[in-house]
Formats: sequence, structure tokens, C-alpha cells
Amino acid sequence: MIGPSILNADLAQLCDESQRLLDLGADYLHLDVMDGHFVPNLTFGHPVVKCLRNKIPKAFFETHMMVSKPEQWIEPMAEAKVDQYTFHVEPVQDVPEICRKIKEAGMKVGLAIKPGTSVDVVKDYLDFADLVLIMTVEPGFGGQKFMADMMPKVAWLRENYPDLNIEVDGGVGPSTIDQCSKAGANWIVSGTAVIKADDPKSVISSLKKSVQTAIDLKN
Ligand SMILES: O=C(CO)[C@H](O)[C@H](O)COP(=O)(O)O
Ligand SMILES: [Fe+2]
Repeated sequence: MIGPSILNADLAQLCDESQRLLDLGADYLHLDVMDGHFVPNLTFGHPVVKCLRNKIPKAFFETHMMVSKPEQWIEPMAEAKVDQYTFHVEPVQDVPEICRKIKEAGMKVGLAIKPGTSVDVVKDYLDFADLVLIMTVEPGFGGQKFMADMMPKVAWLRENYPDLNIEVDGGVGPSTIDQCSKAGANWIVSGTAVIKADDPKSVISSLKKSVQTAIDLKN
């Protein structure tokens, strides 16, 4: 599954850009929500996501919630018809409670961890989650360098939880995808590498091929 991040796209053309990426083969849209508090940057929130949903009724929307109070945005994002609510566990006291509220609101649950957070932190919550997002850059900005030293986290999760959806996000593109897919990631976020490519369609298809090849080799 390939989900482009539109963080570094022309946000004045959010709808057209999103539709273009879906037409070029993207499986879902990864929408980066930042509150200027959990991360030192601001993007957009549920009002924008809701408008985008009105224009793009069918695609799978994942919101990557880089926010200090993820519980605050569950209802508004559910109203905006978000499919998957992926939040960072670092600022949260009661992770199972937030997971329960997200499910109750009708969305899938993603648990995200920053590069400095051990994978042990999410291990107790996997029964409540549909996906774990391993950040491969410090959250906050697109276009950063991929952190290969996050791959042991992905490999450990894949080894111990063969059916878990594992997503990577940050600096992923044609030159780094093979490390991610070999480690066991099956949901791939790619921003700059897709948005800035001369041929985004072939980038999306090469990312997919890498993931599929790794899955086929394991089976
Ligand atoms: O969550 C993010 C940053 O916090 C973005 O999703 C991520 O950076 C994708 O962009 P790129 O592929 O350009 O790194
Ligand atoms: Fe993201």
C-alpha cells in the first residue's frame, strides 16, 4: 500500500494534487496534521480534511496526527469521514482509551512512534491497533533524510507480529524503499520522492513492486 504525503505539494491545489496522485496509483492519502506544539510546524486540521473529503468521496484517508492532544480531534476527524486515525503515543497517558474512542467513532487505529521512542512502548497496545507507524525522520517536516537505523524496529515488529500492518514515513523513496520492504514494512508513505518526481507514476509503481517482491520472497 502506497500513500503519498501531500505535505510538500502545492497546498493551494490540495484537491487536484490528491486526485492526481490517486489517479497515478496511490492506494491511500496520508494527511499530515500538525499542531505547532507536538511538532514545530503547522499544517491543516479537520475543516480542510472535511472539504477534501467532499471532493474525494471514495479514497482511503489516513490522518497522521502530530498533535499534543489526539483525543481532542477524534470526533471532528470522524465527522470528516477519515478512515484511519494514526496518532503519536508519546504525549498520551491512556493509549487504550484513545484507541477505544477512535474505534467507537468508526475509524481504524494507527499508533505512531518518533525515532527516539522504543518499539517496546507500543507492544502492549497492539491488540487495540490496526497499524503501527515507525517514523523514519523526526516528525514535523517533509524532505528530510531517511533514518536507516529505524529498520530494526520494523524488523522486530514483523518478526513478532507477522500480520500487523507496519507503516514507514519520512524520507522514503526509490533509494530507500528496499530497506523498508526487506525489514517488513507494508504501508509506505512517500512525500517528496513522489511529489517532486518527473514521473510520479513510475515512482509509485516501483515502491509497490519493492514491497510486493519482499512479501513474495517471505511466502
Ligand atoms: O509525517 C511527515 C513529516 O513529519 C511526512 O509524512 C513525511 O515527512 C513525508 O514526507 P517525505 O517523504 O518528504 O519525508
Ligand atoms: Fe506523516
